[in-house]
Amino acid sequence: MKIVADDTIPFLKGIAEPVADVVYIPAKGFTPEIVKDADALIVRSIDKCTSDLLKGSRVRLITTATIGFDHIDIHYCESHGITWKNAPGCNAPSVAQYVMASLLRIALRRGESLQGKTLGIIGVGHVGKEVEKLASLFGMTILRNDPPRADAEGPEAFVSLEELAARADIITCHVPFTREGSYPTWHLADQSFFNQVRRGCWFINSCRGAVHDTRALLEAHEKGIVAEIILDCWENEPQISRELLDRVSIATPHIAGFSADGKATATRMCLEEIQRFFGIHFDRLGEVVPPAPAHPVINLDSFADHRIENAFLQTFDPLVVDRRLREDPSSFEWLRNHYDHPREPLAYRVIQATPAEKDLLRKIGFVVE
Ligand SMILES: NC(=O)c1ccc[n+]([C@@H]2O[C@H](COP(=O)([O-])OP(=O)(O)OC[C@H]3O[C@@H](n4cnc5c(N)ncnc54)[C@H](O)[C@@H]3O)[C@@H](O)[C@H]2O)c1
Ligand SMILES: O=C(O)[C@H](O)[C@H](O)COP(=O)(O)O
Repeated sequence: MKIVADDTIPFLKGIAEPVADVVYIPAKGFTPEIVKDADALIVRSIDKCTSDLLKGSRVRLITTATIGFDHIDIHYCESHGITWKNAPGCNAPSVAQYVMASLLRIALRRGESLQGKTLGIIGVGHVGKEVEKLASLFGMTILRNDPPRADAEGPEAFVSLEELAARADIITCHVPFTREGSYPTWHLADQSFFNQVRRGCWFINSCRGAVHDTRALLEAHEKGIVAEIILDCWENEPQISRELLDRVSIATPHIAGFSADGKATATRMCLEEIQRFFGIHFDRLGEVVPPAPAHPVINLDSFADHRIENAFLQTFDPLVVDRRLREDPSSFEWLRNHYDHPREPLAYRVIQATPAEKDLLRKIGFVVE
Protein backbone atom coordinates (compact mmCIF):
# COMPACT_ATOMS: atom_id res chain seq x y z
CA MET A 1 0.00 0.00 0.00
CA LYS A 2 1.08 3.59 -0.53
CA ILE A 3 0.90 6.41 2.02
CA VAL A 4 1.57 10.02 1.09
CA ALA A 5 2.45 12.10 4.15
CA ASP A 6 3.36 15.68 4.95
CA ASP A 7 7.08 15.63 5.79
CA THR A 8 6.71 18.20 8.58
CA ILE A 9 4.64 15.85 10.75
CA PRO A 10 6.88 14.96 13.71
CA PHE A 11 7.70 11.41 14.89
CA LEU A 12 6.36 9.78 11.71
CA LYS A 13 9.40 8.80 9.67
CA GLY A 14 10.35 5.12 9.77
CA ILE A 15 7.25 3.87 11.59
CA ALA A 16 5.06 2.79 8.66
CA GLU A 17 7.89 1.95 6.24
CA PRO A 18 8.21 -1.75 7.16
CA VAL A 19 4.63 -2.26 5.93
CA ALA A 20 3.92 0.53 3.45
CA ASP A 21 5.52 2.54 0.71
CA VAL A 22 5.64 6.02 2.30
CA VAL A 23 6.23 9.17 0.25
CA TYR A 24 6.92 12.40 2.15
CA ILE A 25 5.80 15.69 0.63
CA PRO A 26 6.84 19.16 1.82
CA ALA A 27 4.10 21.07 3.66
CA LYS A 28 1.52 22.39 1.17
CA GLY A 29 3.18 20.32 -1.59
CA PHE A 30 0.26 17.94 -2.16
CA THR A 31 -0.78 17.81 -5.85
CA PRO A 32 -3.25 15.60 -7.77
CA GLU A 33 -0.27 13.98 -9.53
CA ILE A 34 1.36 13.04 -6.21
CA VAL A 35 -1.75 11.63 -4.51
CA LYS A 36 -3.34 9.88 -7.48
CA ASP A 37 -1.96 6.42 -6.67
CA ALA A 38 -1.97 6.81 -2.89
CA ASP A 39 -4.19 4.62 -0.67
CA ALA A 40 -3.93 6.88 2.37
CA LEU A 41 -2.87 10.44 3.13
CA ILE A 42 -1.47 11.82 6.39
CA VAL A 43 -1.94 15.58 6.37
CA ARG A 44 -1.81 18.75 8.49
CA SER A 45 -4.14 21.73 8.71
CA ILE A 46 -2.28 23.52 5.91
CA ASP A 47 -2.77 20.66 3.41
CA LYS A 48 -6.08 21.39 1.71
CA CYS A 49 -7.90 18.16 0.83
CA THR A 50 -10.38 19.41 -1.75
CA SER A 51 -12.02 17.89 -4.80
CA ASP A 52 -9.27 19.49 -6.92
CA LEU A 53 -6.69 17.40 -5.09
CA LEU A 54 -8.64 14.17 -4.76
CA LYS A 55 -10.59 13.91 -8.04
CA GLY A 56 -9.59 10.76 -9.93
CA SER A 57 -7.25 9.51 -7.17
CA ARG A 58 -7.43 6.10 -5.54
CA VAL A 59 -7.22 7.61 -2.02
CA ARG A 60 -9.50 5.70 0.37
CA LEU A 61 -8.46 7.20 3.69
CA ILE A 62 -7.36 10.67 4.77
CA THR A 63 -5.99 11.02 8.27
CA THR A 64 -5.16 14.45 9.63
CA ALA A 65 -2.76 14.91 12.54
CA THR A 66 -5.02 17.65 13.91
CA ILE A 67 -8.19 18.22 15.86
CA GLY A 68 -9.64 20.66 13.32
CA PHE A 69 -10.76 19.32 9.97
CA ASP A 70 -11.89 22.45 8.14
CA HIS A 71 -9.09 21.85 5.59
CA ILE A 72 -10.86 18.68 4.39
CA ASP A 73 -13.83 18.86 2.03
CA ILE A 74 -15.81 16.32 4.02
CA HIS A 75 -18.85 16.53 1.74
CA TYR A 76 -16.70 15.58 -1.26
CA CYS A 77 -15.03 12.77 0.69
CA GLU A 78 -18.29 11.37 2.01
CA SER A 79 -19.90 11.35 -1.44
CA HIS A 80 -16.84 9.79 -3.10
CA GLY A 81 -16.15 6.88 -0.78
CA ILE A 82 -13.17 8.51 0.92
CA THR A 83 -13.04 8.00 4.67
CA TRP A 84 -11.55 10.85 6.67
CA LYS A 85 -10.35 10.82 10.27
CA ASN A 86 -9.09 13.63 12.47
CA ALA A 87 -7.36 13.16 15.81
CA PRO A 88 -9.92 14.29 18.43
CA GLY A 89 -8.36 15.67 21.57
CA CYS A 90 -4.78 14.96 20.43
CA ASN A 91 -3.42 18.36 21.41
CA ALA A 92 -6.11 19.65 23.77
CA PRO A 93 -3.79 19.72 26.85
CA SER A 94 -1.25 21.60 24.73
CA VAL A 95 -3.76 24.35 23.92
CA ALA A 96 -4.71 24.57 27.61
CA GLN A 97 -1.01 24.89 28.49
CA TYR A 98 -0.75 27.70 25.91
CA VAL A 99 -3.81 29.56 27.21
CA MET A 100 -2.74 29.26 30.86
CA ALA A 101 0.88 30.28 30.20
CA SER A 102 -0.31 33.29 28.18
CA LEU A 103 -2.72 34.37 30.93
CA LEU A 104 0.00 33.98 33.56
CA ARG A 105 2.41 36.09 31.49
CA ILE A 106 -0.11 38.92 31.17
CA ALA A 107 -1.22 38.74 34.80
CA LEU A 108 2.42 38.88 35.98
CA ARG A 109 3.13 41.88 33.72
CA ARG A 110 0.07 43.71 35.06
CA GLY A 111 0.86 42.76 38.66
CA GLU A 112 -2.56 41.11 38.92
CA SER A 113 -3.68 37.70 40.08
CA LEU A 114 -5.86 35.39 37.99
CA GLN A 115 -7.50 34.18 41.21
CA GLY A 116 -11.14 35.28 41.23
CA LYS A 117 -11.19 36.49 37.62
CA THR A 118 -14.02 35.15 35.48
CA LEU A 119 -13.04 33.20 32.38
CA GLY A 120 -15.67 32.79 29.67
CA ILE A 121 -15.05 29.72 27.53
CA ILE A 122 -16.77 29.66 24.14
CA GLY A 123 -16.81 26.05 22.94
CA VAL A 124 -16.40 23.52 25.74
CA GLY A 125 -15.24 20.39 23.93
CA HIS A 126 -11.89 18.62 24.22
CA VAL A 127 -9.90 21.86 24.43
CA GLY A 128 -12.41 23.96 26.36
CA LYS A 129 -12.67 21.29 29.08
CA GLU A 130 -8.88 21.17 29.51
CA VAL A 131 -8.77 24.96 29.72
CA GLU A 132 -11.53 24.90 32.32
CA LYS A 133 -9.64 22.33 34.41
CA LEU A 134 -6.40 24.33 34.48
CA ALA A 135 -8.03 27.74 34.92
CA SER A 136 -10.06 26.41 37.88
CA LEU A 137 -6.84 25.18 39.50
CA PHE A 138 -5.48 28.73 39.24
CA GLY A 139 -8.58 29.96 41.08
CA MET A 140 -10.59 31.31 38.16
CA THR A 141 -14.39 31.28 37.97
CA ILE A 142 -15.70 29.68 34.78
CA LEU A 143 -18.59 30.56 32.46
CA ARG A 144 -19.33 28.07 29.68
CA ASN A 145 -20.99 28.82 26.35
CA ASP A 146 -21.68 25.89 24.05
CA PRO A 147 -25.12 25.93 22.37
CA PRO A 148 -24.74 22.50 20.70
CA ARG A 149 -23.92 20.96 24.10
CA ALA A 150 -26.66 22.96 25.82
CA ASP A 151 -29.16 21.59 23.27
CA ALA A 152 -27.99 18.02 23.84
CA GLU A 153 -27.40 18.08 27.61
CA GLY A 154 -29.74 20.80 28.89
CA PRO A 155 -28.96 24.46 29.55
CA GLU A 156 -28.05 24.29 33.29
CA ALA A 157 -24.26 24.25 32.96
CA PHE A 158 -24.11 26.85 30.19
CA VAL A 159 -24.75 30.55 29.61
CA SER A 160 -25.72 32.45 26.48
CA LEU A 161 -23.05 34.23 24.45
CA GLU A 162 -24.57 37.55 25.54
CA GLU A 163 -24.32 36.64 29.23
CA LEU A 164 -20.78 35.39 28.83
CA ALA A 165 -19.80 38.61 27.03
CA ALA A 166 -21.36 40.75 29.74
CA ARG A 167 -19.84 38.88 32.71
CA ALA A 168 -16.42 37.53 31.71
CA ASP A 169 -13.15 39.33 32.52
CA ILE A 170 -11.39 37.10 30.01
CA ILE A 171 -12.90 35.38 26.96
CA THR A 172 -11.32 32.42 25.21
CA CYS A 173 -12.62 30.73 22.02
CA HIS A 174 -12.38 26.97 21.45
CA VAL A 175 -14.91 26.29 18.71
CA PRO A 176 -14.42 24.54 15.37
CA PHE A 177 -14.49 26.77 12.29
CA THR A 178 -17.91 26.39 10.61
CA ARG A 179 -19.92 28.40 8.13
CA GLU A 180 -22.96 26.10 8.16
CA GLY A 181 -25.31 24.52 10.68
CA SER A 182 -27.34 25.96 13.53
CA TYR A 183 -24.36 27.60 15.24
CA PRO A 184 -21.81 28.74 12.65
CA THR A 185 -18.62 30.17 14.13
CA TRP A 186 -17.41 32.33 11.25
CA HIS A 187 -16.92 35.84 12.73
CA LEU A 188 -18.61 34.74 15.95
CA ALA A 189 -16.55 37.48 17.64
CA ASP A 190 -17.74 40.38 15.49
CA GLN A 191 -18.60 44.01 16.13
CA SER A 192 -21.89 43.26 17.88
CA PHE A 193 -20.11 40.72 20.12
CA PHE A 194 -17.39 43.20 21.13
CA ASN A 195 -20.07 45.82 21.79
CA GLN A 196 -21.43 43.52 24.50
CA VAL A 197 -18.20 42.56 26.30
CA ARG A 198 -17.06 44.12 29.56
CA ARG A 199 -14.84 47.16 29.07
CA GLY A 200 -11.20 46.16 29.59
CA CYS A 201 -11.72 42.45 28.99
CA TRP A 202 -9.01 40.17 27.61
CA PHE A 203 -9.69 38.21 24.42
CA ILE A 204 -8.05 34.97 23.29
CA ASN A 205 -8.39 33.16 19.98
CA SER A 206 -6.45 29.90 19.69
CA CYS A 207 -8.99 27.95 17.63
CA ARG A 208 -9.29 29.31 14.07
CA GLY A 209 -8.54 32.82 12.82
CA ALA A 210 -11.83 33.56 11.11
CA VAL A 211 -13.74 32.99 14.37
CA HIS A 212 -12.97 36.65 15.08
CA ASP A 213 -13.47 39.56 12.71
CA THR A 214 -10.10 41.31 12.46
CA ARG A 215 -11.61 44.75 11.80
CA ALA A 216 -13.98 44.45 14.78
CA LEU A 217 -11.18 43.24 17.07
CA LEU A 218 -8.93 46.13 16.01
CA GLU A 219 -11.70 48.59 16.67
CA ALA A 220 -12.54 47.07 20.06
CA HIS A 221 -8.89 47.39 21.09
CA GLU A 222 -8.60 50.92 19.73
CA LYS A 223 -11.61 51.96 21.83
CA GLY A 224 -10.24 50.26 24.97
CA ILE A 225 -13.10 47.76 25.03
CA VAL A 226 -10.62 44.89 24.77
CA ALA A 227 -7.51 45.58 26.85
CA GLU A 228 -5.39 42.51 26.12
CA ILE A 229 -5.40 40.26 23.06
CA ILE A 230 -3.79 36.84 22.92
CA LEU A 231 -3.79 35.51 19.36
CA ASP A 232 -2.52 32.19 18.13
CA CYS A 233 -4.97 31.95 15.22
CA TRP A 234 -5.32 34.74 12.68
CA GLU A 235 -7.49 35.52 9.71
CA ASN A 236 -5.67 34.84 6.43
CA GLU A 237 -2.75 32.88 7.89
CA PRO A 238 0.11 33.07 7.09
CA GLN A 239 -0.48 36.63 5.79
CA ILE A 240 -1.47 38.10 9.10
CA SER A 241 -2.60 41.68 9.76
CA ARG A 242 0.42 43.76 10.83
CA GLU A 243 -1.94 46.36 12.24
CA LEU A 244 -3.45 43.73 14.52
CA LEU A 245 -0.03 42.29 15.39
CA ASP A 246 0.98 45.70 16.77
CA ARG A 247 -2.02 45.68 19.10
CA VAL A 248 -1.77 42.08 20.31
CA SER A 249 -0.22 41.38 23.74
CA ILE A 250 0.86 37.83 22.93
CA ALA A 251 1.19 36.93 19.25
CA THR A 252 2.05 33.41 18.16
CA PRO A 253 2.01 31.61 14.78
CA HIS A 254 -0.70 28.97 15.35
CA ILE A 255 1.41 26.82 17.65
CA ALA A 256 -0.93 26.44 20.64
CA GLY A 257 -1.40 22.75 19.88
CA PHE A 258 2.29 22.17 19.16
CA SER A 259 3.51 20.47 22.34
CA ALA A 260 5.71 17.48 21.56
CA ASP A 261 3.18 15.40 23.50
CA GLY A 262 0.32 16.63 21.27
CA LYS A 263 2.29 16.07 18.08
CA ALA A 264 3.24 12.52 19.11
CA THR A 265 -0.35 11.71 20.04
CA ALA A 266 -1.61 13.06 16.71
CA THR A 267 0.90 10.99 14.72
CA ARG A 268 0.04 7.87 16.72
CA MET A 269 -3.70 8.41 16.21
CA CYS A 270 -3.24 8.78 12.41
CA LEU A 271 -1.22 5.57 12.24
CA GLU A 272 -3.77 3.74 14.39
CA GLU A 273 -6.52 4.81 11.97
CA ILE A 274 -4.51 3.44 9.04
CA GLN A 275 -3.93 0.15 10.91
CA ARG A 276 -7.64 -0.23 11.61
CA PHE A 277 -8.79 0.79 8.15
CA PHE A 278 -6.42 -1.43 6.16
CA GLY A 279 -6.16 -4.26 8.73
CA ILE A 280 -2.38 -3.91 9.00
CA HIS A 281 0.02 -3.59 11.94
CA PHE A 282 2.87 -1.17 12.53
CA ASP A 283 5.28 -2.95 14.90
CA ARG A 284 7.16 0.30 15.61
CA LEU A 285 4.12 2.33 16.71
CA GLY A 286 5.36 2.25 20.32
CA GLU A 287 8.36 4.33 19.20
CA VAL A 288 6.13 7.35 18.56
CA VAL A 289 7.00 9.14 21.80
CA PRO A 290 8.14 12.70 22.51
CA PRO A 291 11.74 13.20 23.68
CA ALA A 292 12.50 14.09 27.30
CA PRO A 293 12.94 17.81 28.00
CA ALA A 294 16.51 19.15 28.10
CA HIS A 295 16.05 20.17 31.77
CA PRO A 296 13.43 17.84 33.28
CA VAL A 297 13.82 18.99 36.90
CA ILE A 298 12.29 22.25 38.11
CA ASN A 299 13.53 23.54 41.47
CA LEU A 300 10.91 25.81 43.05
CA ASP A 301 13.59 27.39 45.26
CA SER A 302 15.11 28.91 42.12
CA PHE A 303 12.18 31.33 41.93
CA ALA A 304 12.05 34.38 44.20
CA ASP A 305 8.23 34.57 44.02
CA HIS A 306 5.22 33.23 42.07
CA ARG A 307 6.75 29.77 42.38
CA ILE A 308 3.95 27.74 40.75
CA GLU A 309 3.38 30.29 37.99
CA ASN A 310 7.10 30.33 37.17
CA ALA A 311 7.30 26.53 37.23
CA PHE A 312 4.46 26.44 34.71
CA LEU A 313 6.13 29.05 32.49
CA GLN A 314 9.33 27.00 32.57
CA THR A 315 7.50 24.27 30.61
CA PHE A 316 6.32 26.75 27.96
CA ASP A 317 6.79 30.49 27.61
CA PRO A 318 4.75 32.06 24.78
CA LEU A 319 6.96 35.16 24.78
CA VAL A 320 9.81 33.23 23.13
CA VAL A 321 7.93 32.57 19.89
CA ASP A 322 6.06 35.90 20.24
CA ARG A 323 9.41 37.71 19.96
CA ARG A 324 10.42 35.72 16.90
CA LEU A 325 7.14 36.38 15.11
CA ARG A 326 7.38 40.14 15.76
CA GLU A 327 10.99 40.22 14.48
CA ASP A 328 9.76 38.87 11.14
CA PRO A 329 5.99 38.40 10.69
CA SER A 330 6.58 36.96 7.22
CA SER A 331 8.25 33.95 8.92
CA PHE A 332 4.85 32.74 10.24
CA GLU A 333 4.88 29.49 8.27
CA TRP A 334 8.64 28.95 8.75
CA LEU A 335 8.28 29.29 12.52
CA ARG A 336 5.53 26.67 12.48
CA ASN A 337 7.61 24.24 10.44
CA HIS A 338 10.79 24.70 12.51
CA TYR A 339 9.28 24.85 15.96
CA ASP A 340 10.98 23.63 19.11
CA HIS A 341 8.04 21.58 20.45
CA PRO A 342 7.79 22.02 24.26
CA ARG A 343 6.86 19.22 26.63
CA GLU A 344 3.80 19.40 28.85
CA PRO A 345 4.03 19.51 32.69
CA LEU A 346 3.87 15.71 33.01
CA ALA A 347 7.42 15.53 31.61
CA TYR A 348 8.80 17.61 34.51
CA ARG A 349 9.69 16.68 38.07
CA VAL A 350 9.30 19.53 40.55
CA ILE A 351 11.44 19.65 43.68
CA GLN A 352 11.47 21.74 46.88
CA ALA A 353 7.67 22.14 46.96
CA THR A 354 5.76 22.68 50.20
CA PRO A 355 2.92 20.20 50.96
CA ALA A 356 0.29 22.72 49.72
CA GLU A 357 2.27 23.41 46.56
CA LYS A 358 2.72 19.67 45.96
CA ASP A 359 -1.01 19.10 45.90
CA LEU A 360 -1.62 21.86 43.34
CA LEU A 361 1.37 20.89 41.20
CA ARG A 362 0.12 17.28 41.02
CA LYS A 363 -3.32 18.47 39.96
CA ILE A 364 -1.73 20.64 37.25
CA GLY A 365 0.01 17.52 35.98
CA PHE A 366 3.59 17.82 37.22
CA VAL A 367 5.49 14.90 38.71
CA VAL A 368 6.21 15.79 42.32
CA GLU A 369 8.59 14.07 44.72
N1 LIG B 1 -4.34 26.63 17.76
C1 LIG B 1 -4.20 25.34 17.73
O1 LIG B 1 -3.09 24.85 17.62
C2 LIG B 1 -5.38 24.43 17.88
C3 LIG B 1 -5.17 23.16 18.46
C4 LIG B 1 -6.28 22.32 18.61
C5 LIG B 1 -7.54 22.70 18.19
N2 LIG B 1 -7.68 23.92 17.61
C6 LIG B 1 -9.02 24.36 17.16
O2 LIG B 1 -9.89 24.30 18.28
C7 LIG B 1 -11.14 23.76 17.87
C8 LIG B 1 -11.82 23.10 19.05
O3 LIG B 1 -11.13 21.92 19.40
P1 LIG B 1 -11.80 20.82 20.33
O4 LIG B 1 -10.91 19.67 20.34
O5 LIG B 1 -12.20 21.40 21.63
O6 LIG B 1 -13.08 20.47 19.47
P2 LIG B 1 -14.39 19.74 19.98
O7 LIG B 1 -15.14 19.37 18.78
O8 LIG B 1 -14.04 18.70 20.99
O9 LIG B 1 -15.17 20.90 20.77
C9 LIG B 1 -15.70 22.02 20.15
C10 LIG B 1 -16.88 22.50 20.98
O10 LIG B 1 -17.37 23.70 20.38
C11 LIG B 1 -18.80 23.64 20.46
N3 LIG B 1 -19.37 24.58 19.51
C12 LIG B 1 -19.60 24.41 18.18
N4 LIG B 1 -20.15 25.51 17.65
C13 LIG B 1 -20.25 26.41 18.65
C14 LIG B 1 -20.72 27.75 18.73
N5 LIG B 1 -21.18 28.40 17.67
N6 LIG B 1 -20.65 28.39 19.93
C15 LIG B 1 -20.17 27.75 21.03
N7 LIG B 1 -19.74 26.47 21.02
C16 LIG B 1 -19.76 25.82 19.84
C17 LIG B 1 -19.13 22.19 20.20
O11 LIG B 1 -20.42 21.85 20.66
C18 LIG B 1 -18.03 21.48 20.98
O12 LIG B 1 -18.39 21.19 22.30
C19 LIG B 1 -10.75 22.79 16.73
O13 LIG B 1 -11.83 22.57 15.86
C20 LIG B 1 -9.62 23.48 16.06
O14 LIG B 1 -10.12 24.29 15.04
C21 LIG B 1 -6.64 24.79 17.45
O1 LIG C 1 -6.58 21.63 14.72
C1 LIG C 1 -5.51 21.43 15.28
O2 LIG C 1 -5.24 20.34 15.82
C2 LIG C 1 -4.50 22.52 15.36
O3 LIG C 1 -4.90 23.70 14.76
C3 LIG C 1 -3.15 22.05 14.95
O4 LIG C 1 -2.23 22.53 15.89
C4 LIG C 1 -2.75 22.47 13.57
O5 LIG C 1 -1.44 22.06 13.35
P1 LIG C 1 -0.85 21.80 11.91
O6 LIG C 1 -1.61 20.71 11.30
O7 LIG C 1 -0.97 23.06 11.13
O8 LIG C 1 0.56 21.39 12.17
